[in-house]
Amino acid sequence: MSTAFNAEKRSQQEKGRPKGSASGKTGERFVYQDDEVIEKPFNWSQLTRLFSYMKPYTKQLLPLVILMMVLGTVTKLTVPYLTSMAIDKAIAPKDGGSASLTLLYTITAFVLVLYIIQWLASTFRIKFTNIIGQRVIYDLRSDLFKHIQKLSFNFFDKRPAGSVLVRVTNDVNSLQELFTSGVVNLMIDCVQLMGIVVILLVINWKLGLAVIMTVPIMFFISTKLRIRIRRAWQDVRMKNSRINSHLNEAIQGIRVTQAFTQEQENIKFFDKMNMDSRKSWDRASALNQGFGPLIEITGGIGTLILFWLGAYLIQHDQLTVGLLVAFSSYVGSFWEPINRLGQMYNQLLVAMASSERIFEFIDEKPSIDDKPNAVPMPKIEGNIKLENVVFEYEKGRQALKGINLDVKAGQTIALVGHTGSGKSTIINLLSRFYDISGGKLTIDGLDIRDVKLETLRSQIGIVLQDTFIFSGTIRDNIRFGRLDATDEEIEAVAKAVNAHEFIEKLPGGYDTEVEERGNMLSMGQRQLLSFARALLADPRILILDEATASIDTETELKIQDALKVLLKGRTSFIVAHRLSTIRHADKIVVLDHGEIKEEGNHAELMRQQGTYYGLIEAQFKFI
Ligand SMILES: Nc1ncnc2c1ncn2[C@@H]1O[C@H](COP(=O)(O)OP(=O)(O)OP(=O)(O)O)[C@@H](O)[C@H]1O
Repeated sequence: MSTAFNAEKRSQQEKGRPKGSASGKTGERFVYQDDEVIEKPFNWSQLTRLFSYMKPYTKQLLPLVILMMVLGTVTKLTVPYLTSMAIDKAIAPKDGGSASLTLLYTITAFVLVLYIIQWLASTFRIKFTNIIGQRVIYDLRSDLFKHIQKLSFNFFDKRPAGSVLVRVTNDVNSLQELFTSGVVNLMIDCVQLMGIVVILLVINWKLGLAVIMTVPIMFFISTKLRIRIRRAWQDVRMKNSRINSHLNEAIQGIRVTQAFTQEQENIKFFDKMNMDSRKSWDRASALNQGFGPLIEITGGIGTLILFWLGAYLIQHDQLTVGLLVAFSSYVGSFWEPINRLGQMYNQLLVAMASSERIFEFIDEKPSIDDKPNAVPMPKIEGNIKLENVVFEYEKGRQALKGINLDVKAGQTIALVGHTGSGKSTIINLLSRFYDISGGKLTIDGLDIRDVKLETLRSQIGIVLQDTFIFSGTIRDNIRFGRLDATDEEIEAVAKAVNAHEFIEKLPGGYDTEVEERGNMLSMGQRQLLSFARALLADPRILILDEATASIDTETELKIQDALKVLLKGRTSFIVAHRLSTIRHADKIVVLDHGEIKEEGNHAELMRQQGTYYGLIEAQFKFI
């Protein structure tokens, strides 16, 4: 499974205790570290940063949205006033005059026009806000993805792939609603609220004040409830992201699960997480439901005050019936935005949690990056020197303990040694996937930390045992080595590594679509493809990490010749457990627990009768 999973398992074995185990019991198979801190204060600067993503659209689209919003609000707020006019002037004139049907018709026509304007304004407003929302989400998602591409190996060592996935998908998606409707609704509600307050005070300030007074009381009561709601929703998000994280691992590891018949165990574990998520959702929504009725009760009290005081004012000739009807209509649409603002608050909290996690990734600096004064790596000749190189993946645990190695341009170096002796670590350092912890590593006399990373890596080719095949055609996969390669060049390299033969036999030849991760190809075929990919890239330094491990002896013999072509004229490193493949190396380096034990060519080391001799003997006996 993932390196992070292994790394976590390793560090627990050392510490001898489980960390953040899902059930808290020792011996549980799956171990998770929770992805987020539950209680965080409301962070305004983070919110500002989030909204800064809207900035590119503030010039063109936002003014249109605001125009539609103002138009919609003004028309909406005019209707109750016209109703009061209809009552007081057309239906039952206050001065005792006769009812005017003409005026009533005129007002009705006017109201109809207002409704049409309101409908048009809200249609266009929704259209424009959707455009803004989608663009913001697009920008955010691509920022995040671009950044993840640049992050260093040690970042991925620490995190399960699922948790990275959750941030690019779920967390970004959860911001979608905020940007498509939330922000604009917030503005509409605020404008509408202010408009209503002004109108109420203008119509009758005494009645207006009495109704508005209930608002602070309501906010005061609901504050405590809102804190609990906030915590509950954060809990829901955490539980959901745990499920997603596990799901990713469970699907990726399905073969191992089935091979070890662990399906039931997996289902039980998933069920527990699923249930946790359901319960936390129930809790959060129960609390949330309490919010609406609270507003309604306060609203009820407001209406009570309105009719009681309203009737009194009418009796004392300070208010007309029409204005009281208009007043009650305004008050009705007064609670609506307040209620929505409460929900908006929750939406904002969810967005805060998501954006916090997104920005945590975006702010993560790649630990391996160009120095400000980095120079481009000139064309590599291939003289590589390691002087007393020390390396630790984790503090205090040396994987390499002072390696000295002098490699001349064009040499083939074989790294051998027991599992965990540090072979892959040396290779990781050469490509600068990690930076050395001590000593010096130079290529052609240049410290690799002083050169531009891209110019270094583009001259190093790596073929791993676990070849990564991307979805696409066979041709696309070989072309990954050099994007501007012609079809002829692709076929030529495939022929050179003896991959052409099997590719020709595939149903679509070079245009055959390989399924995700190349599941339809055998391990050996995948490796041949990665050989072709490496040859196409024509790197100055070539690294083969257990690259021939899955190739049968017959194919191996076939590619030995191709390898000679592949290795010619470039410095190469071969990591191999199968010692027959490295017999012809210029130098064989035998590693043991992060140190060089022996060094020399095959004949020299055999004569020494040391560790290498022992390894050869052991393999010979095994055969
Ligand atoms: N990402 C990592 N995080 C922490 N420790 C690691 C990591 N990768 C390797 N190690 C540790 O570093 C040491 C050297 O590992 P390395 O992968 O270089 O061995 P290797 O000789 O290539 O082994 P193998 O033959 O099994 O591939 C081991 O003790 C291993 O546990």
